[in-house]
Amino acid sequence: MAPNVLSIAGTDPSGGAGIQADLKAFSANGAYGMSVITALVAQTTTGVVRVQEVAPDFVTDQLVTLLDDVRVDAVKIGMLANAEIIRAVVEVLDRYSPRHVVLDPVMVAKSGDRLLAPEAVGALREQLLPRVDLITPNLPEAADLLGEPEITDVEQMPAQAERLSALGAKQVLLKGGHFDGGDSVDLLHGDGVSEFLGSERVETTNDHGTGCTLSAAIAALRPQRSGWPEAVREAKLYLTEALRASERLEVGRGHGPVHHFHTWW
Ligand SMILES: Nc1ncnc2c1ncn2[C@@H]1O[C@H](COP(=O)(O)OP(=O)(O)O)[C@@H](O)[C@H]1O
Ligand SMILES: Cc1ncc(COP(=O)(O)OP(=O)(O)O)c(N)n1
Repeated sequence: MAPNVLSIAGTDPSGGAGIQADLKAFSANGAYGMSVITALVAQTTTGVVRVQEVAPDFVTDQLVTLLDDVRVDAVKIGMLANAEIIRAVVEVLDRYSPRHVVLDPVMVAKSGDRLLAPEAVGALREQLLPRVDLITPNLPEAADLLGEPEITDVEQMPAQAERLSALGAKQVLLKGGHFDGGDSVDLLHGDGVSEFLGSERVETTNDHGTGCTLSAAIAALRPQRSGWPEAVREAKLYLTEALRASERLEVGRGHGPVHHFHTWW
């Protein structure tokens, strides 16, 4: 049976990030996708123009209505916008205890625009992070969560992932896409074990939504695989393939979307 996978996130009308990207990645990875929207974001490949946050009690209503009806096999959490929405999501996680929860701690878009209020970072760290199974911070997000400077070298990744574990994260996928260098190296850290996951760095300007696509693919794959390492390794392969396939796209004037083409014929 195909897993039912839920994305709790904001929107991207250009289809590269947020809910739209998550639903595509769910489908491409054999899952049935569902979504609860936390914020409407007027954004494209060139940046964010405006954010309309959804009322926290309406986020709760969307979640409760869905969870009362549908079996949810995995959850991916992305943009949460503010501390009140974080609290609403935490309450629902406590009430329904869904399996396989992945948190992409989205804070700032590639364009530099904020997607999480700065004062909400504490709520993300203290209330949400200990309740999820895997967090997938990029380098600036890891630094913000820990209140420390951004690391600059791959060799610093295991120690930083260990510090994130100490905050209560069961599994940490520290993403190294922001490093310079020939490879794009991430580190999976959990159960006392660290594993580097490297891939060729794809030369492309179609790299909008890499983080969303990766975390969504992991959530889709986890119920279909025996553990986090298997799901994460495969999702990383999928993302690299999607980055390569994106050369076929001509979407917008800025950072175009990551996309993998799937056709039924
Ligand atoms: N040009 C690239 N080629 C291959 N992989 C990439 C490239 N850019 C990013 N990645 C990978 O995409 C994922 C997300 O990257 P990162 O940029 O670190 O996070 P975010 O999109 O959240 O800022 C990571 O697995 C990273 O290694
Ligand atoms: C609604 C929404 N959520 C998340 C992001 C950030 O997505 P990410 O995958 O980190 O991609 P970039 O913004 O780094 O390209 C977003 N932009 N919008």
